[in-house]
Amino acid sequence: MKKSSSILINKKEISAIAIGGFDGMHYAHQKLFENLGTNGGIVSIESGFANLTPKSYRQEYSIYPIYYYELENIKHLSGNEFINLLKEEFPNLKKIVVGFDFCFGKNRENCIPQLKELFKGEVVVVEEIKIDNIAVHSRIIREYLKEGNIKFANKLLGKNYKIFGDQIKGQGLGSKSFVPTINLNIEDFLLPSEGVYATKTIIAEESYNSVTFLGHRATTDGSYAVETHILGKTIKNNYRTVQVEFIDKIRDNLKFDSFEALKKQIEKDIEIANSILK
Ligand SMILES: Cc1cc2nc3c(=O)[nH]c(=O)nc-3n(C[C@H](O)[C@H](O)[C@H](O)COP(=O)(O)O)c2cc1C
Ligand SMILES: Nc1ncnc2c1ncn2[C@@H]1O[C@H](COP(=O)(O)OP(=O)(O)OP(=O)(O)O)[C@@H](O)[C@H]1O
Repeated sequence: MKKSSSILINKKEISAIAIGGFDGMHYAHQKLFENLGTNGGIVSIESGFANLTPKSYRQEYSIYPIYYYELENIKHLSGNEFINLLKEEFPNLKKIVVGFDFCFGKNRENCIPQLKELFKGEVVVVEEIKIDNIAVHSRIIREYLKEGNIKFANKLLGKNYKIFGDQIKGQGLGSKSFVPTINLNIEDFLLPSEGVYATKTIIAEESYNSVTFLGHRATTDGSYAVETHILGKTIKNNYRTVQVEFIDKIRDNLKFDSFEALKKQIEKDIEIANSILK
């Protein structure tokens, strides 16, 4: 199900790199990349906590090739050793692009002044980028997603938040008692707060308007589920990868006293999703 993770470009051709974690590939990250020019590359340092754009999905969000380094393997290096490693890896390196808060080397002891001192080429430092007075950072975006504020999370991302999952078998109740849904197994991605969302569901490169429930199915079996209902269409999907793009939250997860009451609410959710997505 995973996308290919790198564009094959010889590191010798790279003359400019942006360095960071780059979980999210958000608006501020994209602003960094704008400084890379024609032979740019992205050095992504993996700490193992990425859950907005896990490593194998990241390349989709940039035209520049991404080169991955495990933090575990480089965190013992001194500042000088880290810069030497970059020079070895990218022998034609002329420019490094980082954000205002970039630090590197053992215990993050080196920051912008040391970078400028140790690297003899051009150093571009991007000032802190904010939107509506909120600093754009992966950790901030995670908080907005966790509270279900999709609209603002998307604004900070500069795109719609998107997760990937494989279709799994559901309870078999949907088509009979409610509406048909595609049940998904989501790994690696942060899931927004429990509730119902207006979404776009992408199957085999085709995007469909949809309404997605995520949470504990308090009304039926109580288990956690991610389920998407395609609006106004019947889709034959045979356990393939499905992508869900979040557009807005409709409501929180609720426990209903009867299946009929839940069904009525789902009909309302569909109406609201249709009006959001029209
Ligand atoms: C738009 C939508 C809203 C839903 N809202 C709730 C809800 O508020 N509470 C709940 O317990 N289940 C909710 N569900 C989940 C249903 O309980 C679930 O679709 C049903 O159990 C069928 O599951 P199945 O596809 O595994 O057969 C919702 C489902 C959809 C599609
Ligand atoms: N808002 C921002 N403005 C300018 N530069 C930024 C901003 N956010 C990140 N950067 C820069 O982008 C690169 C990648 O940083 P990083 O992966 O730490 O992003 P982040 O969104 O700040 O993540 P986290 O929230 O986990 O700290 C670094 O060089 C960092 O300094």
